[in-house]
Amino acid sequence: MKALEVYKVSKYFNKGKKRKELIRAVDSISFEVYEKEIFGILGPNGSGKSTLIRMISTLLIPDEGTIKVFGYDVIKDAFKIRNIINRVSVEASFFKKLSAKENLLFAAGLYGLSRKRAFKKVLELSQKVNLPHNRLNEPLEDFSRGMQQKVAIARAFLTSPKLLLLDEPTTGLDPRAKKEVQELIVNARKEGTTILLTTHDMLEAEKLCDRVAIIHKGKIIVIGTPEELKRSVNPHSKNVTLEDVFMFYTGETFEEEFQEVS
Ligand SMILES: Nc1ncnc2c1ncn2[C@@H]1O[C@H](COP(=O)(O)OP(=O)(O)OP(=O)(O)O)[C@@H](O)[C@H]1O
Repeated sequence: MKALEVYKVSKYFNKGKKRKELIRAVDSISFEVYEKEIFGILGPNGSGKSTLIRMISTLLIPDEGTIKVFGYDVIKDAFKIRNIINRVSVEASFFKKLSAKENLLFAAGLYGLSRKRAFKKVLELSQKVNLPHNRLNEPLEDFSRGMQQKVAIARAFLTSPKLLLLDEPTTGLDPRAKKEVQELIVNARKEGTTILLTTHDMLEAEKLCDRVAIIHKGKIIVIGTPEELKRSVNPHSKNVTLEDVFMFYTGETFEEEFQEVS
């Protein structure tokens, strides 16, 4: 079954001093994600990854094209989609003065879980994401970024989402937290969740994703398994990296792109 169908989707923004300059943040993008796949959108800063995720999660309306999540249309069936997806992004909103436990219980309440079930689930999830039990009652503002990211991921699993949208889930994390978050992603898939993640980390894309779409200036340049993409650049070499793939298809280095807009 198709978890996600994105067909000729575009999103434009007005930019510049008088907002007269029109930029194509997402430019006629099409792709499909199958159930239980880990699908990566790999691209440098400003390539349109977050805009795409925000449209899929019904937070932004596409200017053109259609997006379906498990057959539901993002415009007509937005409420149904919100019940089966969850999005985790770096700007995850929390009550920073409240503890991780309080934040998770509050979210569980919003999702309609009973108090008893919420308590059970919060403890279960904190264990799953490796949040030390003795810190669950500390204010979230005292947590490191990695720990806050784990709380955000735990929160996403309060509802057993069918599709989990992860916008740069490991950006800015130290190597250990990064590895732990990556393990959570792999485990989530084992439990039946389909995952769409954005990243500008080539190694992460290669390690985690069944298939990857490389996005550049709002357009998808190429889609395939990491192996297929590397073979398409040079079928005879084992040393090709996704960085080489990016360079091959865009004529630019990922690093230059990255610096140019950051
Ligand atoms: N609300 C907005 N108003 C105007 N321009 C926007 C808006 N949101 C995004 N953009 C622009 O759209 C383009 C794509 O941005 P987007 O955040 O989707 O990229 P990204 O690939 O997620 O980048 P990053 O890795 O830095 O988060 C950028 O040029 C950005 O400046």
